[in-house]
Amino acid sequence: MRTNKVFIPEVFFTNDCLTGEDVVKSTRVLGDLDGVFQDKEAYGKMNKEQVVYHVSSYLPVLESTPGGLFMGITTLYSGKVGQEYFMTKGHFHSNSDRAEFYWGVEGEGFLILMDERRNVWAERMFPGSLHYIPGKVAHRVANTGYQKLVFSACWPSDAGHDYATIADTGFARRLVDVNGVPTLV
Ligand SMILES: O=P(O)(O)OC[C@H]1O[C@H](O)[C@H](O)[C@@H](O)[C@@H]1O
Ligand SMILES: [Fe+2]
Repeated sequence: MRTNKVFIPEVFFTNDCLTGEDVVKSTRVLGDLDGVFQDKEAYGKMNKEQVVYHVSSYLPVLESTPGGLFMGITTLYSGKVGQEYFMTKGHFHSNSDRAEFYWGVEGEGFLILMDERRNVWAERMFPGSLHYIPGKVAHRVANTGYQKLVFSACWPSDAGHDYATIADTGFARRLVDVNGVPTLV
């Protein structure tokens, strides 16, 4: 008998049964997100140790296994750098045609998407919201609420993460607070 994996966030993060080699936990602090936010002055004044998000990934097969799936759960804290909401780094997939599901678990925010022609759009995330991210579409999540935003994801184990394209050219639009309203600019 094997112990079940349970993806309720609190269980996923704390249960000792989930510390096996196939569960990888990572944390991104503000210092890991240098160059991500537009307001360099506001970013410069903030504590670089501040946690922006945690990711727990369940990797039941080896990376690059054709046909395999990975699953992750991300907790993205509430905050802003200047007027821009805390967000994930964002990425394309290295195997660019690989798709992914995201779904909202807790809190509120937006999934920001950008295709290869740099068209940007956003989908509102909330508990139970489901998002199909087609291949060749970059994706990042912003927390626009006052509580933590928790979302989960399922992606092919041979998708890989391409962060370099976003690091070089960014997203064509940003989600910022304009008079209290999340707005793509
Ligand atoms: O990788 P980031 O762009 O920082 O996003 C954070 C994470 O969000 C989700 O959990 C994805 O499934 C992960 O693959 C990703 O690593
Ligand atoms: Fe992805």
